[in-house]
Amino acid sequence: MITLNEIGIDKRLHGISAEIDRGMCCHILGENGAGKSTLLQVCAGLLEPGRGECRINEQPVTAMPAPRLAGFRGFHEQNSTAAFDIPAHSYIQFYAGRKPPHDKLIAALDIGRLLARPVSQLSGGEKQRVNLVRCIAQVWEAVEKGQAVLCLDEPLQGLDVRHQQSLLLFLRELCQLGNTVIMSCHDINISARFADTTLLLKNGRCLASGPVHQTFSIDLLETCFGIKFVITNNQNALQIHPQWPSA
Ligand SMILES: Nc1ncnc2c1ncn2[C@@H]1O[C@H](COP(=O)(O)OP(=O)(O)OP(=O)(O)O)[C@@H](O)[C@H]1O
Repeated sequence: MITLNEIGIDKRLHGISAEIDRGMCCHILGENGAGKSTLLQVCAGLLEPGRGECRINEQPVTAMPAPRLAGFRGFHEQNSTAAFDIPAHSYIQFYAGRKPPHDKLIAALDIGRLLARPVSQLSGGEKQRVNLVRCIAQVWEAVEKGQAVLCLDEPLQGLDVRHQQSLLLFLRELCQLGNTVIMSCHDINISARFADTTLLLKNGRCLASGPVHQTFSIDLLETCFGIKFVITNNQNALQIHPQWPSA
């Protein structure tokens, strides 16, 4: 379980508290600058909060020795760029150790035909998929035991709809094994379908947290994003329609 207890960082986060159970997929939503990336860095143990504490399985994440953390916590950074111009397979192995990434991981992110190509020559979505493999491969042993925590900052960014689907279904599979996923997301309808639990952030504060049926109300979404929404419920699947101002 991940426990966030009154997390505060200067002007960026204010008193964020939440609990994310093992095996959950938690989506963090909010407008640009709301604090999603900052909170993910705190969860990953990469940023020490000025106030409060993040614990993973009761242990303060910033007190964990780096090698231990690196063995079970994966962090996917938004817009990460490769520091070296090497083939994708070498790039992944540089971070993930000697073993090549598992076939299942290669298939889920569909990077088989990218492995021999220099990372500098990959398209934006291809780079994103290689970086996701790099992140998950690093903690693969923990993933197979259902003990990994994956902190993913906008993992869907740049992915076409087919690759979005395969990633989301793969992450669901990983959660069913017991792994925990915390990810930021800008697509409310994807979160409505794939999030077990959500955190709505506004100006660094937690507006609401919990399962979608609690947090995706018109009032909360309108406060969170500052526009109007209509929500329909089709056979228990929420569909959220942002409303456009009339011309
Ligand atoms: N290193 C930093 N030092 C100080 N302020 C920062 C730093 N990084 C980000 N910020 C500020 O903190 C706030 C939260 O940024 P953050 O990147 O967490 O937002 P976000 O919700 O992930 O936004 P987006 O949807 O645009 O990715 C923003 O106002 C940002 O300008």
